[in-house]
Amino acid sequence: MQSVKIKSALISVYYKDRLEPLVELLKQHNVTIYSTGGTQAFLEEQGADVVAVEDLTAYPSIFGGRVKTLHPKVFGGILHRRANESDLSEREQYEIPPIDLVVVDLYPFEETVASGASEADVIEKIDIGGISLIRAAAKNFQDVLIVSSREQYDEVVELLKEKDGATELADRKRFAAKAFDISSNYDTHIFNYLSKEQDIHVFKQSVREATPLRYGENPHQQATFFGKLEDLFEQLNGKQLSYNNLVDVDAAVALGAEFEEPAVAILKHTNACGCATGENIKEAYLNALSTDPVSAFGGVIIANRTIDLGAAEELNKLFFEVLIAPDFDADALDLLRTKKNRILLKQKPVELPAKQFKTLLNGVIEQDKDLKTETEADFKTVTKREPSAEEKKALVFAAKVCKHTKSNTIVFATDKMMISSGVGQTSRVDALRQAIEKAKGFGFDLSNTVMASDAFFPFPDCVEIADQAGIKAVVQPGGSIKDQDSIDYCDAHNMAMVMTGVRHFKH
Ligand SMILES: NC(=O)c1ncn([C@@H]2O[C@H](COP(=O)(O)O)[C@@H](O)[C@H]2O)c1NC=O
Repeated sequence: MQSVKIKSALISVYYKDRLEPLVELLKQHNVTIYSTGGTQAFLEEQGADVVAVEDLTAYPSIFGGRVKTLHPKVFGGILHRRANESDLSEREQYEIPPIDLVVVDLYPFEETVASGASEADVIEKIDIGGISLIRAAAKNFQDVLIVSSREQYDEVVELLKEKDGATELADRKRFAAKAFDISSNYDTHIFNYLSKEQDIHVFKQSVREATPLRYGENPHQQATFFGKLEDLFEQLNGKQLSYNNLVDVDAAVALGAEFEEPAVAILKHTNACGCATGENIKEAYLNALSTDPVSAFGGVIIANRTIDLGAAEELNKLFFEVLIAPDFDADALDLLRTKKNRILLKQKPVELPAKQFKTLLNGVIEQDKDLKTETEADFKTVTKREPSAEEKKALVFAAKVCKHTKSNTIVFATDKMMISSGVGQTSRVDALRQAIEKAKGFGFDLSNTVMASDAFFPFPDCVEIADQAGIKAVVQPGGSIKDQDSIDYCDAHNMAMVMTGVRHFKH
């Protein structure tokens, strides 16, 4: 049947809000409304005539509502095929009234989990009858319209108004597809909840919020962001975040989270090209910028304190893509907003997932995020010379930036700022040479600078080259069979070296 005039509807909703216009319309079209207890009470308050589902089934709601609509009179009314003679005669035989429209709002499972409720409370929020109603009505979209979430009410009201209380097959099929989106998303959340800490290895994600991006990594690639960015950021200014912006923002948020004291990091293509702490954000920014003011052009910047006017005046001199901060003073915001494309994100204090995954080949790989950050307590001095107190602070700083830089990497830093880095090189020696060249290029004296390496030195060449460049202290994981060669070189040249035992590859 193409066009179906709605004569009867079953409404069973957890949250009762937003229903009024739909119910008003059904009333105008003299639609018979069946409903479950709480929904019935609400609809009657709205002045609707409602038939209780209990009266239809001649059965009460039992087990505290665990069973209320699960009955052949309800499911027969939804599922019988209107164009099938046998179904129609059975329907008559068992006195099953047809149901043309089903409106459900499921028990809020996800919300209940997020609230930290007990397992018993969470289990009670697994909707059984509602999800069954959704699946049944969606399956029979030839004859029935399924409204499976509150977000769809307005659209349905418009459709019914347009068609004078009738529905069209194409619309019913579209709503059926949406219904299975809702039901599969619901089940994914239940699965993810119940399978935690269980030995069941399947990869399931259901993210329903999709933002089409202008393009992907390059203009000829299409891209979509799946997720709810507004949970993490309030965008205060600027154009839509691009694919590359999102990738850099992700890296910036991870690096920014490493620092307690006022800190600023400037990133390009996910690597820091500047990172510094300071008495305040202005000082931290100016130090971060001084590392490599050339690369900072068009970068993504993160600060871990409110942007005040002093910081904004400096930031305003730079062309940057994105600035992330926990807050912005009003006068700072006014100034930064003078460039309309500049993206300003107010970061909300939200905990991010502890797992990460990406597609590769014909599958997905998932891993724990690298959440290990070395402190001085993790340092094991392997050389005769112990690093000085100031060197130790610098080694901690260098190790933090190193952990967030693409492998192979070498990072030079003081206790307050990154001096330079070699990033994403195929050999550690190349990374080191790049770091030395960059530092020299921007006029830095490496004699007060320490070095961090994301992985062990397979040969003593790195400490030798670093020594010749003026480096006096080194942090690295250790673990090479030739560690002793590097240690011997350091001992012979008054260098201090600490090992952490933790490698920080980043691909
Ligand atoms: N058990 C059942 O047969 C059943 N049928 C519908 N529901 C749900 O009950 C809720 C509405 O209940 P009430 O109208 O009583 O407030 C809806 O969220 C609906 O999805 C049920 N509850 C859970 O499974």
